[in-house]
Amino acid sequence: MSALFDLPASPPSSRSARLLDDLNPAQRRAVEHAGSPMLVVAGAGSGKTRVLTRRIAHLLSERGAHPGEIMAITFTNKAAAEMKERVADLVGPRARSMWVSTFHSMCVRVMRREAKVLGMSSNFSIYDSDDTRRLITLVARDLDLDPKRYPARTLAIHISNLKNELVDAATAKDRATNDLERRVAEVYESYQRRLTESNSLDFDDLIMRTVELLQDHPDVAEHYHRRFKHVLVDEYQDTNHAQYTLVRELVGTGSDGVPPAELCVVGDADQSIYAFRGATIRNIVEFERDYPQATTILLEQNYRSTQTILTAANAVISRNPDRRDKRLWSDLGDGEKIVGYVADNEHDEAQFVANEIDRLVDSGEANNGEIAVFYRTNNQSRVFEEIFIRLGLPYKVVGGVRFYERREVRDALAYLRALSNPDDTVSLRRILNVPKRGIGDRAEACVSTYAERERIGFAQALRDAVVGRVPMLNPRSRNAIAGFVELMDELGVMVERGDDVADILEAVLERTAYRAELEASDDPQDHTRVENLNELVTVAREFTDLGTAVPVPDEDEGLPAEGSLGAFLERVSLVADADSVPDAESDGVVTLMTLHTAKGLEYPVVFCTGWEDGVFPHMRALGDPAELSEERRLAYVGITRAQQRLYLSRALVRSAWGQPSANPASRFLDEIPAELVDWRRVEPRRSAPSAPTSWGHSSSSPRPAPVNNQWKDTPAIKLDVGDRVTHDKYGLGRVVAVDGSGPRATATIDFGGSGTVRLMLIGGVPLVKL
Ligand SMILES: Nc1ncnc2c1ncn2[C@@H]1O[C@H](COP(=O)(O)OP(=O)(O)OP(=O)(O)O)[C@@H](O)[C@H]1O
Ligand SMILES: [Mg+2]
Repeated sequence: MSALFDLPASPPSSRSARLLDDLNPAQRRAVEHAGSPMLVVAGAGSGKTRVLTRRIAHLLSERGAHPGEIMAITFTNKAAAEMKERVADLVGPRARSMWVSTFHSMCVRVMRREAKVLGMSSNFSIYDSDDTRRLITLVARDLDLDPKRYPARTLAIHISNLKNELVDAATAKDRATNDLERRVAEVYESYQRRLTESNSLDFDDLIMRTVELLQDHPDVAEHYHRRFKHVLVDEYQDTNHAQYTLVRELVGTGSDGVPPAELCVVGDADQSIYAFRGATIRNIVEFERDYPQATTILLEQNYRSTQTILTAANAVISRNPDRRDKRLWSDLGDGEKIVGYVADNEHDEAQFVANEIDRLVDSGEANNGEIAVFYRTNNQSRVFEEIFIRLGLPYKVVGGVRFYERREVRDALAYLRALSNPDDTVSLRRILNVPKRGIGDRAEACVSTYAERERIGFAQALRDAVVGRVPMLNPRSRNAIAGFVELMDELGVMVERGDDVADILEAVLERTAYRAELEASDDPQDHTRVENLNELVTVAREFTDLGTAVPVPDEDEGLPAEGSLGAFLERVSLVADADSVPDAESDGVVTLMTLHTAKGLEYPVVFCTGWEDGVFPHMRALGDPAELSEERRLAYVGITRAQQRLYLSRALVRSAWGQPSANPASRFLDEIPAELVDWRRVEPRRSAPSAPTSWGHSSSSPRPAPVNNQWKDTPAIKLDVGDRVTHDKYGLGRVVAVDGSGPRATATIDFGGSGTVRLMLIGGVPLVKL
């Protein structure tokens, strides 16, 4: 097609030279290697991801591979999109038809095509952890399990672990040796049956069922073996057993007459941080045993970080037992020393970070988009947000309470899901009486009992209810159900017609009066809900516009059409925190995220905060060597994100569960050689806690008083509707109403997740106007 594919393979074309030029010899070998399975194992920032991208480009441009023959797996959807773009930059737009995705997206794709083989229909719903918990709650209730003894959450975790190990319900039952395991197996079995009846898959099923598909249907497996000649996996250290097996099944053994695909996996055992999701280092450590012909390539040069940063990272990770030592070096020079800071409390720590960002930006040493702030758990972001907002510092928090987890957004999506997949019981039951339409719990129970007894779906049972087949249902409920069925049928027409998702969504909000009800409410939180729903409509509108602009490649036959309702639901089901990481250039904001989310990324300036024993390493890990090793790997990931400047900070006192607690320094700090760190402020000596300090610059610029004390002497605060405030207990909020005056003045404030609270505006209220 393009001239590119006509280029002679030898002597090396200029394009080939370009693809290989800026690689070191080991990287080049990994890019050019052909045939046997290959493992590229190397420390952080050594170019593993770059090798993977280059290898794909090289396959396309030098080895005559067709984009359709390539499957690459990345850890996030965002990384997948970037990799595709990067390859397209290198070899042209044809690259866009490759399969580059996360394990989950890839499996959805396979399952949609092959649903019929498994007796499912291709419009299946994807259940996230919340849907899963709802369904498990229903199942456990049916089985008369005591929810205190067997909380749905616990059952869900156990079932998920079994699925990650590819253990099905029958096997779980056989293997069960104690009461809990027997109960779990019992719930698992019914849960699985209910999922099938609902034409739904949970997240773990996506992987497990794809493995089953390939193992039980050799013809299907052969199709994929013929199709994919190259399988590439990034972040291989974080694969779990199910994903590992999936890779093996995709690659094939050649027993069906199709040569196995060329496999290339890249990873770093020191960065394995998802053991709680079943990820196992074993997959990378024993690669050579799993694939006896394997070639292993080590990369030792780090291109990301200064030697100082790298030495610190190596010093920390070297404390982990049972690891293969690596020699990772950088020729970027020593660079700046690491900056350390001991804060009085978390507010002081955040203030230090903000001041330092200000200084870096003012002096032109960095811009906001080049700076990231990491912490161990999502709840630590709040203090940073408060101070950043007050200072007008542009930032974005990745993760936390997600848009798609909000109640109203989930309700609206449940309508769409029930319309797209009428068998989806969880969605259908969620919206049955939302907004209230007179179908109470009792009526719902009658319908569900009837459905169970007749072994029919909930949707069909609702129809039967309308014609009087469901016993014990009073006429009022029957009428209400008839109204609901009629409404869904009307909306269903739009879906059949292929109307735009945004129009269907608008119709849902309109005809159910969902939005009108919220608009009429005097609860200010309901107004925020309206805004969220409008935002969802915008998302849907953009999705449609984008979808219709992209032609559907013929290889994607059988998939939900781009821009369709099915495609939209798929997209929102698979979004993950890490997909919303801002882009340095286009967004230009400081990025706040957990250490887990930071994996694979890099920033010129990194603040690692909250390095306290009990915070990081996490409390849970303190007495558990395996967990402690995992936390240390997390520290290694955090440090190695930094390119030029690294800050490490901790607070002497931090509020946890509303109580201030004094935390000792993180043990990881002690593991970093002292000469690498310039401590701007250290722990004050007990004898003179309030004397001016002599450490670094903090003594010359008086530190701000902690937020806690700022309100002490304030007179009544004057607030107006729309003002943004921060409250010691409730966090950030927006004023939605102000009543009374003088000492009687009150404000009603929407604190988002903390709810809406009415507060007296007298002196002493721990409230600060931003
Ligand atoms: N040969 C090279 N020459 C110049 N820069 C390189 C080279 N190899 C990699 N880099 C750069 O080094 C940085 C780190 O590379 P990359 O992200 O691929 O490393 P990685 O091994 O995947 O890291 P991680 O373990 O954190 O995922 C990137 O900015 C990349 O562009
Ligand atoms: Mg990488």
